[in-house]
Amino acid sequence: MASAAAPPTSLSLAARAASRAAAAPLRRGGLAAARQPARSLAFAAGDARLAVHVASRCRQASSARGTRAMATMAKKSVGDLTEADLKGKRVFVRADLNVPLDENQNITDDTRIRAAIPTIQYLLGKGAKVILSSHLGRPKGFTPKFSLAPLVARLSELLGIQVQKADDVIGPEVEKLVAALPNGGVLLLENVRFYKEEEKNDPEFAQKLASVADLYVNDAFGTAHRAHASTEGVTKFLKPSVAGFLLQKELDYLVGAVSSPTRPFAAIVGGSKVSSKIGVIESLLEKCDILLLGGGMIFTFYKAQGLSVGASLVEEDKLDLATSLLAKAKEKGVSLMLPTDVVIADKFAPDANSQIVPASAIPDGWMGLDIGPDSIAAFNAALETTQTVIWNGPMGVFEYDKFAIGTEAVAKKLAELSRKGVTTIIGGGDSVAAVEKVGVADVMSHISTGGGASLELLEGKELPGVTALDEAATVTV
Ligand SMILES: Nc1ncnc2c1ncn2[C@@H]1O[C@H](COP(=O)(O)OP(=O)(O)O)[C@@H](O)[C@H]1O
Ligand SMILES: O=C(OP(=O)(O)O)[C@H](O)COP(=O)(O)O
Repeated sequence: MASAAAPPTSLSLAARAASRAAAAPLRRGGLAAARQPARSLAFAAGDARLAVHVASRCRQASSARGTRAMATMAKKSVGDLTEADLKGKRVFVRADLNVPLDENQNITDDTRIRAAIPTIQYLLGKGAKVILSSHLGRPKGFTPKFSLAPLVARLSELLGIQVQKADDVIGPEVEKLVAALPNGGVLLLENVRFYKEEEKNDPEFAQKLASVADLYVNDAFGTAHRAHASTEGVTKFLKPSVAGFLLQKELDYLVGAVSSPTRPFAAIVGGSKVSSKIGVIESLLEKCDILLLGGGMIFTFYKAQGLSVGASLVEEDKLDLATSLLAKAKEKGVSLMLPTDVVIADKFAPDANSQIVPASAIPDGWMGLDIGPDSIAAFNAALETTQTVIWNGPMGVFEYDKFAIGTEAVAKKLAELSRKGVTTIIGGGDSVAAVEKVGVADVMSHISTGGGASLELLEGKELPGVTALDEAATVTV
């Protein structure tokens, strides 16, 4: 296993010039989306893990109002709001109900709907009127294909009440429906992105959205990295503006557990390209003890070390960056491990011929599509020593069964560690799909509902949808 702290033997191998055509990277929305495994994350209306989290949040709110167990949770929470604050109040709830639909408008993965339920249920239980808002896809204007109508039945089923649906987002029809909404009722607004003003964060539009409500709850973690009218602009017009339970849980794990981890803390970063993970790797190098790298990005590291990578995916313009990341890991005393063996293929296809070779012996014309068995064993041994693990990005082209072994091995190892009490965090995107594929999603400590948002958080960026919310300690309702 290569380690920045203890350089690998492969480093001493003679450099061989290799400038081969890179394997075409698979993009999310490409093969991954086409094969989209049904996501069924650990959240459910009656999900024990989230229920416990919500209950503990409510206890914290009532017993230590304004003081957070986790320093990162400096935002006021929906759990801080009591029945006196909520009864009869109109609450604008921004959720991320951006779920995949098939060609017949059937929901193929209801994870995000289920994840939004605890906050809505809490508000309904306190006698509030919930005005529920979300986007779906990236529509250009009013487009029936992107209507939120297909979500009404599932929402109603999970909440155990008939959810009302508006055909608009703002305007007289919405005002009328809100006026008729009983305490404990839910009105689902139409896709907020039907108005271009949403993504422009237009203040007038935000004010119109806010005009039908008394207070605001943001539970849309997957959209919290967007400064849009319904995630950021609306907070200027509604007080209090507080975080929902899902948003809190995401922050607790992706910021709290990562910033103050129980050590040893390992980060596993994979995925297609180093360029899309630079920020994450740099940020995690500041915090972790062990960094395991896999996926397409490893070939850029190999090449930077003078190894021949055949036809593997390489970013020629990131060779210096790879070298500097290795140096930074060494400087920080982080044990950076690169796979020592890889599964190579003669073409980028599910039925390609394959073989296992040392990372230093990739023949011309062959491309690395997965990590090998020695690497899996070494990664497992390193992970065995940890108390906190965060994972972002697959170890190989896991969409093809033949090259899914490394990714599945990581998923299985993290499941085993979770059962032993290790905190395991899956940071969104394709790693979530991999965990789902292996069927171990429900044992992980946390699986993020936001791909882009979780990446930005792990990079250390602020999310506008979170920043805009009221501070916990300073605001009184
Ligand atoms: N060795 C490899 N060569 C080419 N593509 C790879 C390789 N390993 C993984 N990938 C691809 O990387 C993609 C995921 O990359 P990325 O989008 O960066 O991860 P994530 O979605 O987890 O953030 C997957 O589609 C996977 O097939
Ligand atoms: O699906 C989403 O993001 P993700 O694909 O990064 O997890 C969110 O709903 C945000 O959608 P957007 O990227 O169109 O703003």
